[in-house]
Amino acid sequence: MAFLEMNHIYKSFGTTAANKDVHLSVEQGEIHAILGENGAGKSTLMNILYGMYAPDSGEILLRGQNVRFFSSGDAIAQGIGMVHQHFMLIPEQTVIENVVLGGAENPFVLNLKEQARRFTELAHSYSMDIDPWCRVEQLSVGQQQRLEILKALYKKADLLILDEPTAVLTPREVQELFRMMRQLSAQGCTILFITHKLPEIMDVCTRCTILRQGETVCTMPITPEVNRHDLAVRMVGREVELGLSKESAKPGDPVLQVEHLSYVRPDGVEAVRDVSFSVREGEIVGICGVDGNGQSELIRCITGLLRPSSGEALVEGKPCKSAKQVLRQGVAHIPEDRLKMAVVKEMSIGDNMVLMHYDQVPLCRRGLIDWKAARQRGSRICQEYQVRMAGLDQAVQELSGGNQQKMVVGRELDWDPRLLIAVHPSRGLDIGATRYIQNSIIAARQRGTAVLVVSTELEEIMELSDRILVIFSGRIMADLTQSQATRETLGALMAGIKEEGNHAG
Ligand SMILES: Nc1ncnc2c1ncn2[C@@H]1O[C@H](COP(=O)(O)OP(=O)(O)OP(=O)(O)O)[C@@H](O)[C@H]1O
Repeated sequence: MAFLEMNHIYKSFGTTAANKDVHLSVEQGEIHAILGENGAGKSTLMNILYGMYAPDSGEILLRGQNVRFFSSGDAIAQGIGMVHQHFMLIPEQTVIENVVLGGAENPFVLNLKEQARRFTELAHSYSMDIDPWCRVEQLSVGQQQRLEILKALYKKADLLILDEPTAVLTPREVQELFRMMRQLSAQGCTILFITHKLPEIMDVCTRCTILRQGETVCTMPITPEVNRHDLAVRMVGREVELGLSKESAKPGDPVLQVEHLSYVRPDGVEAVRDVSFSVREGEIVGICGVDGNGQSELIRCITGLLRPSSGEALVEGKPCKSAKQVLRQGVAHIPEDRLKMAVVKEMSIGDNMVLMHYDQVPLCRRGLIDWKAARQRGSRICQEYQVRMAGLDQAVQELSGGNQQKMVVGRELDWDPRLLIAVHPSRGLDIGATRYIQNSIIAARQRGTAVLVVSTELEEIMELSDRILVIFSGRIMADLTQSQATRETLGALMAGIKEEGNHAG
């Protein structure tokens, strides 16, 4: 008897069939991957299992019992926990307040001290040291993620759904998460793991189920013989091009110049320290570093969202004073948080496609938006970037995460910008879309765009960049050519270890 079975699951949203006769069978203690392209229906299936959506039809058998969930509370009561792509924690509250939220045994007599003691004991059993009284916003992204898992375990979950848990983690944090997952699995906890990163599946999963366009393709064991290409073909249903075509760079004049830029946060911490570098036309410069080492503040200073404490950033000789002025100078920005910074999620895809350039020719004539032209452009970009949607009038929040990202990347690249600032450009994208977007960035560079890429993915930085800057504790630790950058060198520099021969920028 399987630990979990989902049979004949159907779920539609209007005319979009997100799940069509899906089957899933999982054994106890397994780490089981759910694979599929962007929009294949993975999150929908998991949201059904977690009681957030009711299926149109189909059955769920858990520990051999037929179960029906009307809310996530019902699923939690049956031992199911879910860690979403976007954390569900309240940053201003303490760790323990977040842990007990909505799950207090007796809401009238809440003994937080006792709960904090029990929570600390649980955390220690997974070799985690989290202060239950510290505010969640003070935790690193990796710690917040493991807190989400601990929160589910505290509520006695023995089936965990992890929806793209590694998308925002550094390589080291990924290894810590995997260690925790293996320990949980050895203790009999069953884990459903959604990821687009195929090497991770090889590393930590025992079996996988592949979905394609809402349907189950197969369930198969992950053995050393299985390769990335095999999995990709099964996901997409045809041959996929996994290569990058990149000619050598022919850099021209500098487009972006950052000169002795420092930024001190309101809490007094110097987040960016005397940073200087330039990006020339026709060149891709990559910034790699562990999240939280000043990249966010640096990019905000360049895009005019923050004012540097000293020094400056110049685009074609002009200081980056405001976001609007930077935009007018032909700077495109794929920001780190697409939902907060790139789109208005309640608005339609068509409306989001005109954001940033709604007041410029050819979208705007005599002060009015030419909606016909705007819609034609929106449709063309969505088609080119294969955004899976019901139509331009669909709200952005109804798109799958990867399709939201494709839409933003397409919108920003379509203007042939002078400077493209791309932060985690392939975050949440499937393997085919990742390659498509990386090739589009390279094509923009061939047309003369200066590109600044920020990523925590070493592979992406190493493949895309002509030059690589490593940032640590707000400083540029090294400025390397593509051929100088090895995983080991970058890894050491990202941890603040400087070897002989690395040149500070
Ligand atoms: N609330 C919703 N309203 C309308 N359509 C939706 C909704 N949620 C999902 N969909 C649609 O259902 C399809 C499957 O989406 P889902 O989020 O399950 O895909 P996914 O495999 O998780 O994708 P990704 O890898 O990009 O996260 C998509 O076409 C999406 O637009």
